[in-house]
Amino acid sequence: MQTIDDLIAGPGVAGKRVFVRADLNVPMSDGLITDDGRIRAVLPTIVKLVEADAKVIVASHLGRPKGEPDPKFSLLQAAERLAELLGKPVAFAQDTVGPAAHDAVNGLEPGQVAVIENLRFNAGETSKDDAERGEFADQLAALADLYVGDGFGAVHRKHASVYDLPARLPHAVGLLIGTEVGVLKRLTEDVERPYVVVLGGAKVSDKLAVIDNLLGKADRILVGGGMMFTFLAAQGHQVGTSLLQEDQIAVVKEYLARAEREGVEFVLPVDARVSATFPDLKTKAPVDDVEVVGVDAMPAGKMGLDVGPKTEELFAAKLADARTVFWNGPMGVFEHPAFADGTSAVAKGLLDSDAFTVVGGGDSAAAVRLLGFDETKFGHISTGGGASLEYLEGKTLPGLAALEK
Ligand SMILES: Nc1ncnc2c1ncn2[C@@H]1O[C@H](COP(=O)(O)OP(=O)(O)OP(=O)(O)O)[C@@H](O)[C@H]1O
Ligand SMILES: O=C(O)[C@H](O)COP(=O)(O)O
Repeated sequence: MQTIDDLIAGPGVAGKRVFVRADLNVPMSDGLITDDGRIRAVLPTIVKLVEADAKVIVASHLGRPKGEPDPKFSLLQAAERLAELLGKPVAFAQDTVGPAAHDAVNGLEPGQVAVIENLRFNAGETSKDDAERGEFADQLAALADLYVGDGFGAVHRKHASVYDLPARLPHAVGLLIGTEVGVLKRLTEDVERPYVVVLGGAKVSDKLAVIDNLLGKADRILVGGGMMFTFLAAQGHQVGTSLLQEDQIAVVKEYLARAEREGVEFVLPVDARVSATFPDLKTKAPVDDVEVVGVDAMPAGKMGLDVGPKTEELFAAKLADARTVFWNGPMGVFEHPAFADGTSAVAKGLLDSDAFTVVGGGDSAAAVRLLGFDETKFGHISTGGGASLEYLEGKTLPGLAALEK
């Protein structure tokens, strides 16, 4: 892959419009950024381009808007945070490829930075139709002379700005993707065993799919978070009103059977913290009906929002002898203190082991920091959850393939 240094030495970036596809999909609460890790992660690339006198256009998605503008998912806050971190003004365009974006880009002097509005405010960004995506990529290409791919968290998405745009402009890989791939590669090559994978989080259908491949690679798979309920349902348990991917129960049963045949250990929670309602993450108001129940006694009207204390002990024991751990997805709704213990227990388990530890995912990385853990104590904190999982599966990721061409 061509690097930024190659771009600087080759076509040169000074005075050129360089489109940086970042992943600024930061966790937000009440309109405020709760963790800016993903913005900090892409800073080295932006600073390098600024210092080389490029006109830098930063683009990203935020959340999952429905292909049209939705103020809830504006990148304005992220642009403001980027300006603070850079210590210099950042222009913000209120559209993505319209007149505001063109004005913002035309107004850039060498060494200046603009952020354009959420790429997913345009249906073409995520379209499954090649022509529709291509049309949007053409509009994006009109804004820039060169392309730098550095949104590691989104490289597994075949989206216009990730996959189609680099085919239209001279392109290079950014510093963040370079680092991420370097570390993750280590987990696909000479991995030290036992190799334990911990999975949780809320993007259940996305992440269930990766288990198929992980079964051939990991020695032990620990499952918590929103994902655990599909497993518990597959074992015949009632899961009340918990997050459940009903259409995947049969698939999960097959995973469990295959794991047994192939000697891969699945470790499922034995207890859970439940409540009748989802907690208020804005006010963090205390939840007065939290109960710890065995997984065979989940009450019908309650939802599981964290693993329970016995599971915390079990998971800690299963992490203790690991030599390599990859963890994606919080064990519970860690954003509320009543449901953060499971996630803290796994973070502590990783730190107490002698394993090489990789934590992947926007929310998982944020959880580690927000719960007060020192991120420098982990082997690597990846900005990509789904992206790192798919990389570890050995899949060709559209965003990396496009940069290789
Ligand atoms: N039992 C649960 N029920 C509902 N939501 C849950 C549960 N456990 C965890 N979550 C939620 O999962 C979310 C994070 O999941 P997600 O799959 O997005 O992980 P991630 O680390 O961000 O990975 P990615 O980078 O792929 O998005 C958190 O906001 C957390 O509140
Ligand atoms: O949070 C993530 O994993 C990335 O930003 C990708 O977001 P997506 O899952 O909405 O495509």
